[in-house]
Amino acid sequence: MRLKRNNIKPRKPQGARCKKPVLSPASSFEEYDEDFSEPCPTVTHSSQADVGSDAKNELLKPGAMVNSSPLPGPLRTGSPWVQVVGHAGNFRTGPDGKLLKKYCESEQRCLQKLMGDSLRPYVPSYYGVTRHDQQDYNTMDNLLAGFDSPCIMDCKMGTRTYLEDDLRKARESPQPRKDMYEKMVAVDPGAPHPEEHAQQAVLKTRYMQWRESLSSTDTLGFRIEGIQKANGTCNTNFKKTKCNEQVVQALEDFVDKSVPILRSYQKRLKEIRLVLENSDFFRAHEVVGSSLLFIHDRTGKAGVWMIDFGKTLPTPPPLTLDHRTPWVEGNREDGYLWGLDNFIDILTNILSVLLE
Ligand SMILES: Nc1ncnc2c1ncn2[C@@H]1O[C@H](COP(=O)(O)OP(=O)(O)OP(=O)(O)O)[C@@H](O)[C@H]1O
Ligand SMILES: O=P(O)(O)O[C@@H]1[C@H](O)[C@H](O)[C@@H](OP(=O)(O)O)[C@H](OP(=O)(O)O)[C@H]1O
Repeated sequence: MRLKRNNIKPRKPQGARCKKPVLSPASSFEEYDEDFSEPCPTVTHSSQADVGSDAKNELLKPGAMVNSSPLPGPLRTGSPWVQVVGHAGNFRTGPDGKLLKKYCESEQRCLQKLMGDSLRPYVPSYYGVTRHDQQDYNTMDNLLAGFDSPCIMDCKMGTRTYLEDDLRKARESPQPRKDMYEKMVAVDPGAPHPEEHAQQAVLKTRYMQWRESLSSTDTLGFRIEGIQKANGTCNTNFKKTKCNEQVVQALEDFVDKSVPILRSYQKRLKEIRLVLENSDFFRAHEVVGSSLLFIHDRTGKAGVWMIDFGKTLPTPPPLTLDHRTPWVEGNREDGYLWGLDNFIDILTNILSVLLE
C-alpha cells in the first residue's frame, strides 16, 4: 500500500498520531484518514543539525550544504520526520531519532556496502537491523534532522523502474493485478488494452512501463514523485509531469525560485555525479527505483541524498554499467546518470533564466 494524496493537502502537525492511508472507493487513491493502532513516538525539534561541526557553523549561511554524518553520533531526541511518498507502513522513527525502514535484505546489502564506498556521504548512514514488535527494520539516519520546517522533494531516478528479473517472472508466471488496473484507469480510462479491460487487471511490469511513459522517466530519465513544502502542503500528483516545461515549473515552485537554493542543489548534484562516476558500488549495481531526496529550509540549508535501495542489485561479474547507455533487455543499464545529466542541465537552465 502506498501513501497517496489526490491533490495538495496540508499535513498533520508534528507529534500528531500517524495517519494510515486508506483506499478511497471513489478515486482508488489513498488518503490519510484513519489512525494507526499505535501512535508514532512523539517527535520534537532537534536543536542541532545532524551534521559535522564544520557544517553546523554553516547552518545560517544561505546555500550551505549538509552532509549526513558518516558515523553514528551521540543519541539525541528524535527529529521530526515526514514521508513524502513510498509504501505506507514501511517506516517508523526510533527513540534516538533514527529512521527505521521495514527490513529488505537487498537494501541492507546495499547500505552495508555503501558505508564502505565513496558514496557514503551521499546516502543516509546505516546502523544495522533493529527489531520492534516482531518486525525487523533497517536503521538509518533521518535526513530531515537538523532542518527547520524543510521543503522535501523525492525524485525517482533512471529510465527503468522495474527489474529485468521482473520481466522474466512476468513471462514465466504472469500475475495480472487488479489494483494496478484500477490505478491505471483512474488516471486514463483509455490506457488499458482491450484484453486488460476484459480481465480488469494488468501485469506490474506493464503498469510500471506505462507510468514511465506517462511521466518524465522515459523522456528525461527521472521523475518527480512528490513535493512537500515548508507549510506542510504535500503534492504527489506528478504522474503526468512529463515535458521539460512541466518539470521546470514544479522545480521552480519547489525552491520558490530561490537562486541560492538552486545553486546549492546544482553544486551538490554535480558532486554526486562525479562521485557516482568513480564509485565501485555504482559501477557494479543496477540501480532501479532509487530516489534522490532533496531537502532545503528557510535558513538556506540544502542537501541531496540517494535513498531507497530495495531494487538495487549487483550485476553479475564481470558486467559493469555506465548508467548512460540506453537499456535493452540483458544489458541491465538503468539510465541513472543520463537522468542526472538531464536534471543538472534543467537546473542550470532555470538558473540562467532567473539570472537574466
Ligand atoms: N533516510 C531518510 N531520511 C528522511 N526521509 C526519508 C529517508 N528515507 C526515506 N525517507 C522518506 O520516505 C519516503 C519514501 O522512501 P523510500 O523510497 O525509501 O520508500 P519505499 O516505500 O521503498 O518507496 P517505493 O514505493 O519507491 O518503493 C521518501 O520520499 C522520504 O520522504
Ligand atoms: O507510484 P504508483 O503508481 O502508485 O506505483 C507504485 C510505484 O511504482 C512503486 O515504485 C512500486 O513499488 P516497488 O518500487 O517497490 O516495486 C509499486 O509496486 P507495488 O504495488 O508492487 O508495491 C507501484 O504500485
